[in-house]
Amino acid sequence: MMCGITGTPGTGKSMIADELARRGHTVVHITETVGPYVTGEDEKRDVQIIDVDRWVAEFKPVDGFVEGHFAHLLPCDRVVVLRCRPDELAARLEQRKYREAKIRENTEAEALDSCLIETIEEHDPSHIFELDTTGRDAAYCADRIEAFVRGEIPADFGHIDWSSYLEAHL
Ligand SMILES: Nc1ncnc2c1ncn2[C@@H]1O[C@H](COP(=O)(O)OP(=O)(O)O)[C@@H](O)[C@H]1O
Repeated sequence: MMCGITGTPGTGKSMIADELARRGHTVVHITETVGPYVTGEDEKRDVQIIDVDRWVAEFKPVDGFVEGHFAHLLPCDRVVVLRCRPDELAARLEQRKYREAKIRENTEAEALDSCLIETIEEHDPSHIFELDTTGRDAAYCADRIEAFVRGEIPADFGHIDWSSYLEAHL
């Protein structure tokens, strides 16, 4: 079973994946696999340009978790979409010393449900689990993800609404 863990930067993907690895699961961090697929740099947005289609085509499936903000593009058996309330997300990204424009881009993407929408376009609804990490620690999140993958809690998404954040900030 391959489970993707996706979400806007700062939603806690790598922290939660590290907790799952500590619990003995196989975990692949996408950032460690994209090296050969980098085709350039978008200097304006301060991001690498990656040949995602070729990366997807050549990715060897794993029995475990794949963590990264385009994990949902892989043929995963399950996908967990991590969420975080935009004001807390901004605080997390500020701590990480992200530039103002990048914080804004990411908080807006989170408020617009971008990762969830992309996930819904690619996957069966019964395979998608949305998890709000706001105010939650990695152990709680890992417990929920393990329970979902074991089939103990059902697929669940579409109940998170950050639109008031957009109304207040745009
Ligand atoms: N549930 C959480 N509660 C508080 N801070 C968190 C939480 N998850 C992540 N963080 C903090 O937010 C930052 C980004 O976390 P990280 O796991 O690297 O996110 P991602 O991999 O999704 O970009 C880190 O500084 C981390 O300590």
